[in-house]
Amino acid sequence: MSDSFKPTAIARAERAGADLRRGLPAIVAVSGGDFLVLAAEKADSATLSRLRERTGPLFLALTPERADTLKIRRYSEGAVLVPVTPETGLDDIAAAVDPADDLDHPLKGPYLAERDPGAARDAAVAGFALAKRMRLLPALLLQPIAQDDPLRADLLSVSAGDVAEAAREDWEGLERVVSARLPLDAAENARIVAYRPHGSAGQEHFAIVVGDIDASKPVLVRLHSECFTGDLLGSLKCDCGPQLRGALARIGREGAGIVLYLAQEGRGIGLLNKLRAYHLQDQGFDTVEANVRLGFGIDERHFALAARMLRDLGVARVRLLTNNPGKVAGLEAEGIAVEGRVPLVFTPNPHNEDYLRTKALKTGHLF
Ligand SMILES: Nc1nc2c(ncn2[C@@H]2O[C@H](COP(=O)(O)OP(=O)(O)OP(=O)(O)O)[C@@H](O)[C@H]2O)c(=O)[nH]1
Ligand SMILES: [Zn+2]
Repeated sequence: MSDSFKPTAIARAERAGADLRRGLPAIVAVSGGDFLVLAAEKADSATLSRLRERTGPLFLALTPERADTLKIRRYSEGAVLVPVTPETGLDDIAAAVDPADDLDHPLKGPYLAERDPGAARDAAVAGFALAKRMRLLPALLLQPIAQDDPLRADLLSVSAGDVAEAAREDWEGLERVVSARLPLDAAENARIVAYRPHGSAGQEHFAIVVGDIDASKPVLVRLHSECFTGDLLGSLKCDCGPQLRGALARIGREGAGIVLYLAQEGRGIGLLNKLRAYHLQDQGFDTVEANVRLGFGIDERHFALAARMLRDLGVARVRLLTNNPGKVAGLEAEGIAVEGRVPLVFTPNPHNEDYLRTKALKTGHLF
C-alpha cells in the first residue's frame, strides 16, 4: 500500500459497484468520454426524471444476449444501446431489462438501437462487468457527463481498466487465510482451507482436503460450484446435491483428494439471478435459454481461481470428477494437467430430467 489511503483502482471499482447496487449512478470513464451509469433494474421514477432533466442523450444499454431475445438489431459488439425517448416510461425500461413478465405481454418495442454508439458502447461493456460482479442484471441507463458537471462531486468514477483489475484480483489475489480440521461423514481425516482475495472485496472460496495428498500422482479433484438450493435444501431441480456428496464419498473411499467449493452460485450469476432463471424455467424456458433471456452468458464462471487454489495446495495434475468437458478444458487452459475424467452420474428424477437433457444437448455434458 502506498503512503496514503487514497483508493486504489480496485477500491474505486468496488465502491462504484456498491453505489450501483444501491440504485445510485457511478461515472464510467473511457477514452471517448465519461458516462453516468446506473443499474437499470434499480431505476425509479425520481431517478428517471432527474436523468431526463439533464442535457445529453439517455440510453438503455443491453447485452447482446438480451438484445437478441428482444429482437433488437445488433449494430455494435458487446453492447446494444437503445435511446430512451420522452415517451419511454419506467414500465418500458423494466420490461426491456427484466424478462420475468416477457410472456405476459407481447414484446414491447420495436426497440431501435443506436447505429454508431461510439464511446457509449465501451462504457456499457465496462458497466456490464461491474453490474455482473455485483450480481445485478447487466442492463444500464447511460448518459454522457461533461468534465465540468457539478454532479461529479457526489459520484465515484471508474475506468474500464479499474473494473478489469478488480475482477483479476478476485482470483490472482486469492490467498490462503486459515485451515482447520473438519471430520466428515465421508472422510474423518479431512481439512477445510479458506481462501480470500487479498486486495479486493471478492468472494471467499474453500478447499476440502481429504487425507494426505500425493502430488507426484494426479490427484482426484472435484470443482464444485456452490448451489444453495441443491447442496443445502436438497432441491430436485438439479444434480448438485448428489454430485457434492457423491464426490466426497468417492474421495473418502479412495482415501485422498480435494473438493474445491467455489462461490460461483448459478454458474457465476449469483443466487438471486439463478432464482430469476428458475422463474423463467417455470414458464417453460430451459436453463440455457433462461440465462440468455436475463442477459447473461450461458456460463459466467472462470477457472483461474480453481487453478490458483490447486497450485497453492501443491497440485498440478488432476483426475477431475465431472461430466462437463468445459471444466476440463477450462482448467487445462489455466495450466493444470487434467489426466483423467471421472464421471459423476446419478439417476435423474422427474424434476431434473429436462435440466440434465438440456446439459447433454446444449452444453456438451457427458452422461
Ligand atoms: N444459472 C443457472 N445456474 C444453475 C441452474 N441449475 C444449476 N445451476 C448452477 O450450476 C452450478 C452447477 O455447476 P456444477 O455442479 O459445477 O456443474 P456442471 O458445470 O454442470 O459440471 P459437473 O457437475 O462438473 O458435471 C451451480 O452453481 C448451480 O447453482 C440453472 O438453471 N441456471
Ligand atoms: Zn444445483
